[in-house]
Amino acid sequence: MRVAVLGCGVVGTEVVRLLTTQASDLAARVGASLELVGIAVRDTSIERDPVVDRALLTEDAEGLVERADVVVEVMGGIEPARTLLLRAIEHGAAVVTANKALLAQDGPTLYAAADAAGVDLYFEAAVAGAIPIVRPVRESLVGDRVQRVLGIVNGTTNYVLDKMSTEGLDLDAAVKEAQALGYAEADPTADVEGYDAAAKAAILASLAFHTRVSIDDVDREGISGITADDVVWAERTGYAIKLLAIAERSDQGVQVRVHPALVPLTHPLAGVRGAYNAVFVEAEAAGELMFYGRGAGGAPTASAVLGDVVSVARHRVLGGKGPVESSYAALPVLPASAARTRYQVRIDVDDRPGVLATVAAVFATHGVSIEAMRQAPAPLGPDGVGFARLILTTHQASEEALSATVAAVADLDAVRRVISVLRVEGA
Ligand SMILES: NC(=O)C1=CN([C@@H]2O[C@H](COP(=O)(O)OP(=O)(O)OC[C@H]3O[C@@H](n4cnc5c(N)ncnc54)[C@H](O)[C@@H]3O)[C@@H](O)[C@H]2O)C=CC1
Ligand SMILES: N[C@@H](CC=O)C(=O)O
Ligand code: NA
Repeated sequence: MRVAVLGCGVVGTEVVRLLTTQASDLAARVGASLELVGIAVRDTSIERDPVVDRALLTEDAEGLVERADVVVEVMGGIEPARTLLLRAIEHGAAVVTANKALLAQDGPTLYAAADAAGVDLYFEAAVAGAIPIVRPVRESLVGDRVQRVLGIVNGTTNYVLDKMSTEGLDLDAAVKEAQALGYAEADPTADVEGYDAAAKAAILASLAFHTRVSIDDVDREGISGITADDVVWAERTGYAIKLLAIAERSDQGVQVRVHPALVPLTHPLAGVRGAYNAVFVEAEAAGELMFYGRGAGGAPTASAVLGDVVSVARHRVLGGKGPVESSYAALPVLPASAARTRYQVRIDVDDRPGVLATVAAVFATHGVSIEAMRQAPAPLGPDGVGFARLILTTHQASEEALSATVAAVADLDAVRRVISVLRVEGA
């Protein structure tokens, strides 16, 4: 079985390592040997890990995909990855990719091409790294009705938030560490601004609900607005800040969103540290399932890639192929603004009688019910006058009602500033 690897960076190098060092075990599991016939790179002359046989390096990716039975794409980006995968499929190769950006933007083109050519298209590594989640959702739960998928699906941002919390690092310093550890995307903006999580959420929602959700359908907010102060105050009030991906199905359609949220410290998601990911899936018959493990990094991601390589290679040996895209449900995508969540609003107000009642009245006027209110002592303001910090947690409210409330609160004379507004999930 001829295997070609496109890209030899963080993940590609580890894929090559497993293909090389586990060759005999892999052959026994597949029922045929996996021969690495080439590794496409941009520059064959640069220094690489010794596990990479220089004789296999080529800058001719197009030529390489035409002489492989299994093409592994770990170069990332939209082009030339898309064209190369389509070319591989046209030539009858099975493809394995870790490229969530491409799948979330143009997955249906690839699925259709693979279906027409009768070849496998596998992508376990594209969502939550090493964690088996694509296959459980696509295959194990295909007999059930999935209602909700919720979790942490980006290792970089989870690592960054964890470092902000445990070591007081600022966001930029923590992102640099995540890059050095091989967790971040080539452009870490994709992680920090939630695009990577949105791509994964789109893929999971499509699989879970048998419909098509693209990255453009996902309501997305990243963590660039989260400050060290937010992290400290979250903990003081019993929460951790996590970047969550949430996909929900209702009678009206599907709704998919990615945003930072406060998660109670007692919730299992709050204990997900470093670059680990965790995904909860709620299905009608199965109930709640939790998937947990390393969501980023070269070796963990290579594990998922190799799992797919063995599967598609086995299909070639035994005949047949794996599942194709299932989008028959064709559900409408609803705006995430329709979601009702709890919120925590942190504001600084003048510390004088009646202010609390005035603020509470604004919430009441907008139909937003306050669940809990806490007042924390705050230092003197710049004008030397004392002020108080109010932390208000609401019952479930619509985004529209909450935004109107916050705008009206900010307009009150007694309100110095609205410091932060964060959703509360998992409580
Ligand atoms: N690093 C991680 O933890 C994870 C990465 N992924 C995905 O795996 C893929 C690869 O990620 P990394 O290895 O981290 O990135 P990387 O940037 O370390 O490696 C990509 C490699 O592909 C090469 N490349 C890019 N365009 C090329 C072209 N046209 N021809 C030949 N080589 C080309 C680059 O020079 C680079 O060496 C991406 O799609 C990423 O989203 C998925 C899960 C986890
Ligand atoms: N950049 C991604 C890598 C895995 O998908 C992340 O940090 O999760
Ligand atoms: Na995975």
